[in-house]
Amino acid sequence: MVSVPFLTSAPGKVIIFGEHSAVYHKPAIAAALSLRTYLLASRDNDNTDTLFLEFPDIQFSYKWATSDLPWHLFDEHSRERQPPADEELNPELVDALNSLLSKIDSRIQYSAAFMFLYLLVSLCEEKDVAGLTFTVRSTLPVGAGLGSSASVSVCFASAFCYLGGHIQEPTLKADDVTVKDSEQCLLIDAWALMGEKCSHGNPSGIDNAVATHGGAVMFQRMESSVPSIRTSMRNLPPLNLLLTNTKTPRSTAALVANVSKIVTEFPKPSGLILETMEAIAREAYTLMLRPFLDKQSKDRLMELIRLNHGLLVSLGVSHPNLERVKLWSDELQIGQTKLTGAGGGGCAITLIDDDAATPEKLQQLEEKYNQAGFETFKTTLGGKGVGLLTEITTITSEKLCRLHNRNEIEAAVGCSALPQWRYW
Ligand SMILES: Nc1ncnc2c1ncn2[C@@H]1O[C@H](COP(=O)(O)OP(=O)(O)OP(=O)(O)O)[C@@H](O)[C@H]1O
Ligand SMILES: C[C@@](O)(CCO)CC(=O)[O-]
Ligand SMILES: [Mg+2]
Repeated sequence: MVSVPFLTSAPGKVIIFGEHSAVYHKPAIAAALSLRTYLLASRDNDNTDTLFLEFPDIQFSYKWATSDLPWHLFDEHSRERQPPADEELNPELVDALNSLLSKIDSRIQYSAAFMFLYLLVSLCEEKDVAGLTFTVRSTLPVGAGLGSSASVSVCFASAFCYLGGHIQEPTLKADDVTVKDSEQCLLIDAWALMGEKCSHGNPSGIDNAVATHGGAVMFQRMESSVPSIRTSMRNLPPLNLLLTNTKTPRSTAALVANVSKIVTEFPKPSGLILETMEAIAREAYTLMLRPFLDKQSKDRLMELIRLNHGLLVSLGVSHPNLERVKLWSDELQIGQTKLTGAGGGGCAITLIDDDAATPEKLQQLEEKYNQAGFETFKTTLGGKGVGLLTEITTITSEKLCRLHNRNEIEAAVGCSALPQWRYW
């Protein structure tokens, strides 16, 4: 029996090339961020027949009577360790959860609660979770294109695989570099994809793959029931990337659905756009395999960033605020900018041209962004994947909920604050 409290954690991601084309089985390149989501499983009271959710980042606090959950759909023999080979959601479970979610009218809260319940009932028995409180905090901006949904899904999938006895405690420390993916990581990733399906409908799997395995990858979704291809990119060349959050709300599910309409209604032009996106991602991969980029290679990578963004604009997934980020960085000629993630708002990345971007120009740009209400932040690429912290004495749900910002969360539970984190 797993003891509580414990924390799981998973990183967000930045897609450098290939968002949206990844849904259509084209290769994409993404890297884990040092911004992360944390899930605390704890027993905060003697009440053993209720499940408590505390998701303060989305202003959501909820509870259900544990006995109201559809445990009857799975007896101890039918609860599969692996998700279904066709990677489709279980329709009976989806129907059974609808009634438990019917009072939640916020799209953001609904998709988080749906993802939570779907993975919990799929992976745990009532005895594993009765009376527990699950608290989520993240240093990632919610819904901004940095894989926040996937990091939450990986936190849930790892916690419930652990609570359900499907995986053991991990052993890798933050500085361990392992080449082979553990079976446990593969199981977490597979279930996190199911969680992403609850939130976004038709995920390629790149977001949950990076949130689970960490590092940087070239990822390619294959046809249903054929495992995706995930090629680790171990020695990324140093890239000076500026991350800008336009703070413009949008929904990945809606944006992916809109692209699907264009692909259906304009098959030939959209097909050529997706093929061009594939060629861009493959050329970028070749360039990024080198540990260092000479000026010519860096200039080529910049051009690929510019081309990829232009194609995303043609698919209708940019936004005036993303175009402002690009326009202002173009005017100062400090590098090349593209949207990252599903677009429609959220974040953009700028690959800084170190030869042209003087400190004065960067200062001028950040002032323009700040005046527009955009947030810029520096982050390192290629962070650790999913982790577990069991040696918890002072962290409670109430304390976690009281933390106000990224720095406080990192100071309280981040791996630099608590080196006892272990990784699968
Ligand atoms: N800190 C959080 N607490 C609770 N739920 C969260 C949190 N962060 C994200 N979510 C869930 O994930 C959803 C955002 O997912 P969405 O895919 O739209 O954005 P994203 O993952 O940040 O962007 P992208 O998929 O383009 O990388 C939210 O609506 C919410 O349901
Ligand atoms: C837009 C998309 O390509 C990336 C979202 O971060 C969707 C997906 O691949 O799941
Ligand atoms: Mg998402």
